[in-house]
Amino acid sequence: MSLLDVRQLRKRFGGLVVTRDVSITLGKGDRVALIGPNGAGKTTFVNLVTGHVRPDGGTVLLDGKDVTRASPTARVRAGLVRSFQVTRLFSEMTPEEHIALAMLQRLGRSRRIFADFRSMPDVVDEADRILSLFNLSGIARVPVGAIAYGQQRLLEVALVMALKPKVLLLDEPAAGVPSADIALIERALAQLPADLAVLMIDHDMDFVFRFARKVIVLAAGGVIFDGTPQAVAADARVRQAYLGSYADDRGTA
Ligand SMILES: Nc1ncnc2c1ncn2[C@@H]1O[C@H](COP(=O)(O)OP(=O)(O)OP(=O)(O)O)[C@@H](O)[C@H]1O
Repeated sequence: MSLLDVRQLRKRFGGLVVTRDVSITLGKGDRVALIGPNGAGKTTFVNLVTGHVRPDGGTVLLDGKDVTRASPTARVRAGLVRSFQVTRLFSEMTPEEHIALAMLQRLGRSRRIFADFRSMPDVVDEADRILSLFNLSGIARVPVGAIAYGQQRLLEVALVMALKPKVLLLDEPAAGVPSADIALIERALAQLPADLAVLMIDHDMDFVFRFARKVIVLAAGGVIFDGTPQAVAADARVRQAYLGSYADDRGTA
């Protein structure tokens, strides 16, 4: 059974159809990229799946359970977690505090005991483990406002991992990251748990093609391609909608 099974999702904003009967499935260990030109409806699709926007039609099944009407928080508790395109960190808090707070929320412990998290060995151990997985141990206690942007983006992914997702939706994890730091993000993504299902949106095609084993292309709200990274650059419809110059530049014409 699929971990995430999205069927015939539909959304319009006024007269504009932004999501056109989109169906996708994600299974354990999948690494899928969702790409498409600006305005294709990628972020809206993610918002529909996570419950931040209400669909006009269609269903979202998580681990076989219908969550189409569930709140975003209920979906997170059920294992459907996303990262955001724009950084949502608190500049005065440290990476360690961010991770601990996310864990306490997951564990349903009161936020009032947050100040004492260092006396909770389970929280400290897991925070250490997650921070070291993302190579952030050295700056665990430095306020976020004082760390590099690439490290902030890494922390965003680390943070969603503290929520123990089954399905992870990554919205442009490399956006705004200097090219020298992209490798850091890639290394962290390569270390995500093998059975986690991951759907990633990104604009950097080389980055996407190295990560994904399957690519879905959206254009004008509908799926126009669903297949391997090797096949996508050769697909005529995709080239027309989106990749043209990229594919030509790479000599795959
Ligand atoms: N809340 C909204 N109200 C009205 N129109 C919206 C709303 N959200 C998105 N849109 C429109 O829906 C279309 C799809 O937007 P969306 O952000 O989902 O595309 P995208 O593929 O993620 O684009 P980008 O790559 O630029 O982030 C756009 O034309 C956008 O202007």
